[in-house]
Amino acid sequence: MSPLADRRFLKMHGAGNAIVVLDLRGTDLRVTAQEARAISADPRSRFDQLMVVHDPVSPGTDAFMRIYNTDGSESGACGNGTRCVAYALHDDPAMARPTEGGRLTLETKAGLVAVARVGELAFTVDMGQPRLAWDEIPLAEPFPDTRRIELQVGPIDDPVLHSPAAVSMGNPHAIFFVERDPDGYDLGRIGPLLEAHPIFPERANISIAQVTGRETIKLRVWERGAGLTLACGTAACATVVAAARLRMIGRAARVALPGGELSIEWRADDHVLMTGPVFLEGEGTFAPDIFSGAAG
Ligand SMILES: N[C@H](CCC[C@H](N)C(=O)O)C(=O)O
Repeated sequence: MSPLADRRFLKMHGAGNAIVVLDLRGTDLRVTAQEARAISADPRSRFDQLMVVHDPVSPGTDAFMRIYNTDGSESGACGNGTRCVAYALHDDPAMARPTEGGRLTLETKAGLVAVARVGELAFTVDMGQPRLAWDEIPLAEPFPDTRRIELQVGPIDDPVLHSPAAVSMGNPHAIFFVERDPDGYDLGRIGPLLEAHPIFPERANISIAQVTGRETIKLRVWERGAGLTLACGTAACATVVAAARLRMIGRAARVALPGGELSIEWRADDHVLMTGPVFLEGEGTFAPDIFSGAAG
């Protein structure tokens, strides 16, 4: 029997990105990939990402977060999920703890993120600095300029998509910039082909972006380990950084995703700030039988 049976969880979303928050502080439990898959397979706790809150590790931090995708794989970053965890640590009766001036410092395997509340249901996350070198994304080959890498979809003489930008926000992203509406591309077919392309040794999140104005971008995302989602915070951050590097915009933009809008700023100190909404759908406890096929 899984030790997660009967444990409480929060069902939330950030701009439509489906998030489950689980508090394992005060325990030495660690969610396995199989348990994560079992949780997402149950309609009551289905998620794009599972955000597991553990006791803090580094001094000066409030908690350590492990981030699981639908397929059970772990990620070093999740922008929308981080806002949901911040909401829980501020407002959930069972999870809330006093914070230093309302700010939270959260740690993941990719580093530290800082969260400030900017509204009852809105938070700004300092997602840290983008990683731009080929071996930080990572890519399998040494591309000196990751603003455009050699990758294309479709016939060599008439590709459907080509020359994406590559950026890591603590997780790998490839962003194809297009002139037409991103909805005109079959990302549900293209995404899985590229997610597992050998150029991405850790797979990648695949985005199609249309710069619609000096400060506006339309974005569609196929997420690594989760598929098509209504929003992806780190993809929005990666896309603004990539567009700024290509001089397509300044250093800030409002990013329109199917589930909502995220405001991104790549600050002069190289930190990327993401502001967006959170929504609490409800709570529940994991039914013991959902783990029957997953090793505890
Ligand atoms: N699928 C991503 C993690 C979640 C990112 C996204 N949901 C966000 O809000 O940043 C990955 O494996 O890198």
